[in-house]
Amino acid sequence: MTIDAPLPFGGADDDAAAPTLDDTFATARRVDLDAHSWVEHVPGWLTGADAVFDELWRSARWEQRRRTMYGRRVLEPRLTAEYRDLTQAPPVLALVARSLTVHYGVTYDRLWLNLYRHHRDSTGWHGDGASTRRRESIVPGLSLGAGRRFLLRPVDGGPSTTIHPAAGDLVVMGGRCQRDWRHSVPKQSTPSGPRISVNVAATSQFRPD
Ligand SMILES: O=C(O)CCC(=O)C(=O)O
Ligand SMILES: [Fe+2]
Repeated sequence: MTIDAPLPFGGADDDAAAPTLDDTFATARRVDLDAHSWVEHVPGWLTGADAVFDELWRSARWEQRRRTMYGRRVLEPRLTAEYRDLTQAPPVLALVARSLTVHYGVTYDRLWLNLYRHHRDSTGWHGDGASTRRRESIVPGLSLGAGRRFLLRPVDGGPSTTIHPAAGDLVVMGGRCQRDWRHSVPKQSTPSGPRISVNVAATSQFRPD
């Protein structure tokens, strides 16, 4: 799908510096959600995030997916692009996956992108049960573009934990987060520009243990 809108960050001819990743994860802050689950926020992990946003905005094959809700087919409130094979992805995404693989000890070999076109696009409460069937998993997501709220709450309800990932930040969910917790990126009332999330996945975590 071609997105018929001007590039939000200036376009390919920008003099923006080449993107770099912090392989040391020096800014990582881990929060234990409970005895078995954690979330880590790594602010400023990727520098040059706007150039990466522009590249993905232009080059990814964005799809409008549908899902069935209460017996009706509805459009998902975001666009998605998937790379099941990282050799087909823009090289910067392969670098992202490699750095995460080395740091977290999980072989990340595929990913999907979400494009939140504006503040009314969202992802509802869910666990990544389709991409992680293990009891414990490590699920990283990289934010590009506008800042949005990222929420986590226990599967049986209870107060939510809020993270504010900005462009270039990582949010990594670990332990039993995909089973015992739910996460979401809610719609917001204040207008915002577009955001892309790079959701990095591992075939090894797809298989149940
Ligand atoms: O946009 C995000 O940061 C999270 C997206 C997400 O949770 C998903 O696609 O499963
Ligand atoms: Fe998710």
